[in-house]
Amino acid sequence: MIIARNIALGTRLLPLNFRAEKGEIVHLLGANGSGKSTLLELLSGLIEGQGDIELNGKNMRKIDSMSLARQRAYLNQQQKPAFAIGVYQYLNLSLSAIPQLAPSSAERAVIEVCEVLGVSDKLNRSTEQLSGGEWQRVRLAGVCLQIWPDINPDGKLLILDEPATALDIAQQSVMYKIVRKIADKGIAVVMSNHDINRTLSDADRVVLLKNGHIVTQGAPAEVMDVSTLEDTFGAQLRRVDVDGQILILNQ
Ligand SMILES: Nc1ncnc2c1ncn2[C@@H]1O[C@H](COP(=O)(O)OP(=O)(O)OP(=O)(O)O)[C@@H](O)[C@H]1O
Repeated sequence: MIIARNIALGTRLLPLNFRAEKGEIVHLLGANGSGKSTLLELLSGLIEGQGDIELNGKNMRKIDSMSLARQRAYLNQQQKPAFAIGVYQYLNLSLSAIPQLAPSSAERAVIEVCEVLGVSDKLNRSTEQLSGGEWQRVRLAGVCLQIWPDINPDGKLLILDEPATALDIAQQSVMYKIVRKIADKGIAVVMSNHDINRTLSDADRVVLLKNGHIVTQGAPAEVMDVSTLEDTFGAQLRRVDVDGQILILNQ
């Protein structure tokens, strides 16, 4: 689905290889400044570094911006709304790259995604009248809709930079649910995360980053041992078993 070979960006990200498959959820985990956002931005095609990225078999440099917008959606770190616009109109902007989209199909998808994310009652609000967590959920709805397979057959990849930001504990669960739902529809999801335990329970694969390079990667249960995590984060951690569920806690 997406294959990156020898991608790098100055000292922010040292040369590395990365891939994510159809329907796979990949979490990027690492300390502040380890290169997660840089890797995600490179994968989005919005910045260019060294190396090559193939999206669905095609060199990303050769994909025009409209086609890129149909194939991948990218949620960057929390931003305040740049301008006031109705939530419904904002979500419709997310659909603007999809050709020949029947209004009834668009409306069905907007309703479905907004219901899952619990923002259906915000559709008539202005983006300026939302709390931080509500705005984050509207932004999430926007990127999901952009590549929602029911209305966009070209959708391939969802890139999320710290999507849990500003979400309360219940809304974080909702976010992880929609990520799994969209992956089950065949979309590759690559997301940065700071919740080690959610990565243990929710990621198909984890990539641990430190100082711009990959420490290790693989199935979370296999590669996220305490000593590797302690080295990655420079923190003292311990592993506990709560009713059969493994949790990593800070000392
Ligand atoms: N625009 C920029 N110009 C130059 N250096 C940058 C820029 N943005 C980030 N950096 C540096 O690149 C490195 C990687 O930053 P990046 O934002 O990718 O880390 P991160 O893992 O996403 O961190 P966080 O968890 O804090 O979001 C850091 O050393 C950071 O200081």
